[in-house]
Amino acid sequence: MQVQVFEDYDTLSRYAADIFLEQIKKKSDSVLGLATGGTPEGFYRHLITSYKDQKLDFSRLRTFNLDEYYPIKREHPQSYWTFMHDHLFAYVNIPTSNIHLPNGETTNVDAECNRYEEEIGANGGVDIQILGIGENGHIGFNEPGASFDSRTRMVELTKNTIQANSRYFDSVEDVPRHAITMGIASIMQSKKIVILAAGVKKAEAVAKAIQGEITEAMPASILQKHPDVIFLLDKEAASLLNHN
Ligand SMILES: N[C@@H]1[C@@H](O)[C@H](O)[C@@H](COP(=O)(O)O)O[C@@H]1O
Repeated sequence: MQVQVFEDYDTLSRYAADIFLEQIKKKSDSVLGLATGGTPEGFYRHLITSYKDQKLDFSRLRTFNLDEYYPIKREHPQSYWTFMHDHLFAYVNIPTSNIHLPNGETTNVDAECNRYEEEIGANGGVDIQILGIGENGHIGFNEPGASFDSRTRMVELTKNTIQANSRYFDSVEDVPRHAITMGIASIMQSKKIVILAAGVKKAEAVAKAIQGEITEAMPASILQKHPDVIFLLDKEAASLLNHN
């Protein structure tokens, strides 16, 4: 596992985008695993800049997002589908048919989850995955206690996550109580993982994920077992790491 600490959020975001650029240079039809949340916004801005500077071509790339609220309409302002369009897809030349997110409108959740897993497999698996981390150590929407063997499925959000994500909604009551998320085992199958964390609110989860016990109580701790993972942190998120 590699860990890199950056002076500021923008440098961290640019570094993450550069890792993706390298991957795409090697394989122009890479399968990108994408994430939502405030943390990757800077990363997406840098990808858009690289596209505008003609350093990046999205026409052959395929993307799979980690998760989507459930139930939620695709066009809902806080759906992850809307987030991805507003922060990336609307600005680059990715064909709509190459974009994949779990369907938050499905009436058959199990079939949707199976379909999503199968589609990732049919595309050859994720080459490179961007991840954020929840304040409680969740990855995707795999909350503490989620099985390390879990695959794409519907999950219930914890109070902590509903509270943390309520900043994007009019009120805490408006936050969906469920989500469809790639499982921990699905995430671990990605060939390369780049995980971002910024701000002091993430410091405890980051320290436990990197230096703590590998336990289902701290979902991100499983990343210690991944053969190719890099943590990109700002100073605040790194502030509780033990340097001995
Ligand atoms: N499902 C997402 C996660 O993928 C994300 O990592 C987390 C942290 O978000 P933020 O980066 O806004 O702190 O929030 C959500 O719950």
